[in-house]
Amino acid sequence: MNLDQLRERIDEIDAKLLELLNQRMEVVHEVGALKRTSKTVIYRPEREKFIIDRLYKLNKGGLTRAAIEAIFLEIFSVSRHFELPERVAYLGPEGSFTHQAAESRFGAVSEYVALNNIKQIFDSVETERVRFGVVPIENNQEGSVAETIDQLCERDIKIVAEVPMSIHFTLSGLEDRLEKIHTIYSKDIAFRQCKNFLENYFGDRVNLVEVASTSKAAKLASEEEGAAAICSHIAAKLYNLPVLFENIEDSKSNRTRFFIISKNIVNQKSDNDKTTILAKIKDEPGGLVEFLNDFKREKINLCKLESRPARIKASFKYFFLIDFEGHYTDLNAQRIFEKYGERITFLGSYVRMV
Ligand SMILES: C=C(O[C@@H]1C=C(C(=O)O)C=C[C@H]1O)C(=O)O
Repeated sequence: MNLDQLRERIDEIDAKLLELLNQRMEVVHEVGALKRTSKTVIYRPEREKFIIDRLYKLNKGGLTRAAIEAIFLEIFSVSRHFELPERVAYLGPEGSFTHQAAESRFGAVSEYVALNNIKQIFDSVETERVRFGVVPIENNQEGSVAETIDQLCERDIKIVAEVPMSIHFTLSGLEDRLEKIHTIYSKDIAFRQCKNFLENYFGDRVNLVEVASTSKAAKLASEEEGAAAICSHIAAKLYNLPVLFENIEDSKSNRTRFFIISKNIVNQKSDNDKTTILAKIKDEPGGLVEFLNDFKREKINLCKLESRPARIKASFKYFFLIDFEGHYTDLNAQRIFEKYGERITFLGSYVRMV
């Protein structure tokens, strides 16, 4: 087949895909109507995961799991938008990694609100100005984000999903030759994470200029000759900045875990869940040991245990933020909830991604 014939073939397939996608949207529309009458939630991450797992098993062609996921996550977000337009707040500015995490779940069609700090995201979710919020919870190199944990302790908010994301940096700029670059903009932690690259390619012949965010860096580099930015892909795209080098970070295993939060949404059980709780454990000898032993007895695997100051008057008391395997409706989890009553605050059960 020549190029024209091949393109004709693609056009035919696209017409069929479009027809099928429209058919799918009609069914989604009916699901939306059912959900409205039964007053249930639109976003069902466990159903979305089930669909992707199923398609991956069915797949006989060359599409990888990541490709199937990318295509279908976009279809789901268009579907959800069709059922009910969603507003999503994320930790800005535009082009941040949290923006990238938000887009990976809510696609290109949702309405996004970039906010300046984590507290503002919790405020707008709690007051229902937005349906969902996206916040970082931990980085595998730098540890937990204390502000997110503190907000989870204080608010009436549920965790709907976790989103792990590899953090990659690019060197992006308008210059086509490295010798012409004399200034590199970025955020302090991004410079620290790309030290080897900078030493190998630039030595000490460039000015490294720290700015508030990597997307600000991309913006500045897009306005200046001889400048470049260390920034994410999404920030480079936002400012039409050509990517010169990809994956320039020193550690290839740099990952951040984000939470999608919402008010009062509780997911149904899937075949692979995780639950997050906040525990106020008795301040007495053996209090923590007894608590942990209960998990052992119930054969519940803990994934994370982190203490945070409870910030009650001048005392040194602590909350524990705990992630464990399983859904809150599991009988063994229920026995723990019953035993500890108000000492445990349930923050959410969601499909396990990490
Ligand atoms: C259509 C539904 O609603 C949403 C959209 C989905 C889809 O497009 O397949 C899947 C789960 C939900 O997030 C559903 O619950 O089945």
